[in-house]
Amino acid sequence: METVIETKNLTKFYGKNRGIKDVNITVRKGDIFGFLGPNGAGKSTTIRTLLDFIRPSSGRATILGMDCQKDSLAIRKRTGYVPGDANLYGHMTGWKYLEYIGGIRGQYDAASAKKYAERFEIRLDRRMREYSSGMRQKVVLIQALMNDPDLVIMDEPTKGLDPLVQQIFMDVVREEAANGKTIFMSSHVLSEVEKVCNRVAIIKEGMIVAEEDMESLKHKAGKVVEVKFRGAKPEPFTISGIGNVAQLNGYYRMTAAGDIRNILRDIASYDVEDVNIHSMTLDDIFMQYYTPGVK
Ligand SMILES: Nc1ncnc2c1ncn2[C@@H]1O[C@H](COP(=O)(O)OP(=O)(O)OP(=O)(O)O)[C@@H](O)[C@H]1O
Repeated sequence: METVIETKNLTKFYGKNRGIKDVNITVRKGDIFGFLGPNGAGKSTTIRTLLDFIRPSSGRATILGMDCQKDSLAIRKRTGYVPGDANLYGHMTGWKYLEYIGGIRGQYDAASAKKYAERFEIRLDRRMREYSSGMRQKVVLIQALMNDPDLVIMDEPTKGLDPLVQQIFMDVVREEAANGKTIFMSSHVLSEVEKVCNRVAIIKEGMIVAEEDMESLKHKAGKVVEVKFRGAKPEPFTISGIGNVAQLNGYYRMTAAGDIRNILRDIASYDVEDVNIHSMTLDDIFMQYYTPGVK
């Protein structure tokens, strides 16, 4: 499968401050790649380095086979970008702005802009200073998607969007990927990443702690088990692959890994009143990576 983004030990220090350290990720054509991490983890730094807005301290990156520094202009022609902190020109109407941005890129496709404006249900004839923040974010999404880019890089794309528009956004993203486009999006909204992305990387304190297909990440992560005992919690209490035990509303909540039959057998050997078992959501996995002392 064709590689669209590849980073090799990409590192950025802001003076002495860590931005990102030895980031290695590979995004393939057609991926909807979720780049997850909490505030300050290094998501924007990675994205800004990829697009050559800032220079890495060491390491390198390629997009569509081109060098992110040497070939940044050629890359930007084929890449749509949703910045985390877009600065729109408030005196322009939405249409004028899209035309302006298209012109800078040397190709304004009015029909394409119109198609996405209809899709996101926004009228663009008013000046943008009168737009709500959600409307502004729609304009930012439209400018990134229009003109048929091969790759769309988005920094927190759903910021400010209401749930209905988020749903439209996710539908659009799926359609784009089905048409062969590659999507790279940063987020800390796990539920959206879980619904739409086929592959994820998790960044923690500037370093990648996981990069995997969504399915295999969930599979490997095991189950969440919630157990309510008839009496006090038996001591010792242990089940197959147990981790992260916490108490919540009378239930003991834990993670369990390994063969499900072993997990069930172990649970059944205790005097339990109730049991819930479900696969870890991305939320659970994320918390596991981020809980101090775990992993
Ligand atoms: N211009 C800068 N000067 C100094 N340090 C910076 C600068 N920009 C970012 N950093 C630092 O780099 C680290 C990564 O920041 P970055 O903005 O990439 O994180 P992020 O994952 O995008 O966070 P958020 O979700 O809050 O946007 C943080 O510790 C931040 O303080």
